[in-house]
Amino acid sequence: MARKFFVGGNWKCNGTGEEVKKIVNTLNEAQVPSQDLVEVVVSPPYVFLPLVKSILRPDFHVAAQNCWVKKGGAFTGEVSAEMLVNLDIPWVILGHSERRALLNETNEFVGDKVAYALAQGLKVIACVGETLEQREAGSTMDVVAAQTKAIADRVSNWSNVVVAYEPVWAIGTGKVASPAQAQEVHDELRKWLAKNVSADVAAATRIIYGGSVNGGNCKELGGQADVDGFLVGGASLKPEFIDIIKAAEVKKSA
Ligand SMILES: O=C[C@H](O)COP(=O)(O)O
Repeated sequence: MARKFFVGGNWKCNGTGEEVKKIVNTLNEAQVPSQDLVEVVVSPPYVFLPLVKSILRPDFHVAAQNCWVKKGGAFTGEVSAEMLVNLDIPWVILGHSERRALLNETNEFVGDKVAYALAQGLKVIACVGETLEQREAGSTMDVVAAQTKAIADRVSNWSNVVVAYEPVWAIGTGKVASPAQAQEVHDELRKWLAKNVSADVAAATRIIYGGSVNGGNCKELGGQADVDGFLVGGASLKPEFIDIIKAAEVKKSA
């Protein structure tokens, strides 16, 4: 079964109401490959989720950038998975490196969140990736495997999981992983899934790349055998996000 190309736009903590409407208008007017070829998901900050959902074209979907690890209650400042389900938000990004680093989210905490969100019926973009220090120490695969294992230990059904490989050194730095570097880790990750989860899960799970993806580098990255799409930060706020969505076309000729 072919894996459908997936392009996510993570808007992070950016935008005013007016800017958000402008981005959505640009997306709504764009000519992009059909839903059969590419799945597009944009992830605005929480406060704009209902607005974006109400005005976004129906063939694109929305994701939250995080959710709480269990049922809601006395957790000031948090948003629960149940609330996202209640608002009909289908996707959530979990384990982004900015949250791991700045908010001390551990592998186990991220694994718990992924399991809880899936159990509530959300689809999850689960992020993994090494720091520059870890890459230089030669421990990229150990780090990424440990992050993935914490998810695999808690999740049995992978059909609603997309794994985003996002090397921390490439995020927001303009230093993109080379297509060969991305392919190497994606290939290793898929082998890890085959060995530790199942061959079927390894074959079917989309592994997308994130880290300084832009309109200029997306085709070559997307052309790699195990790169099934992207999680885009900075460029998802710009019209070039459309070009990144169109990179799905490279899989047609592959
Ligand atoms: O979630 C997206 C990643 O953090 C990539 O961000 P970036 O495209 O700005 O490097």
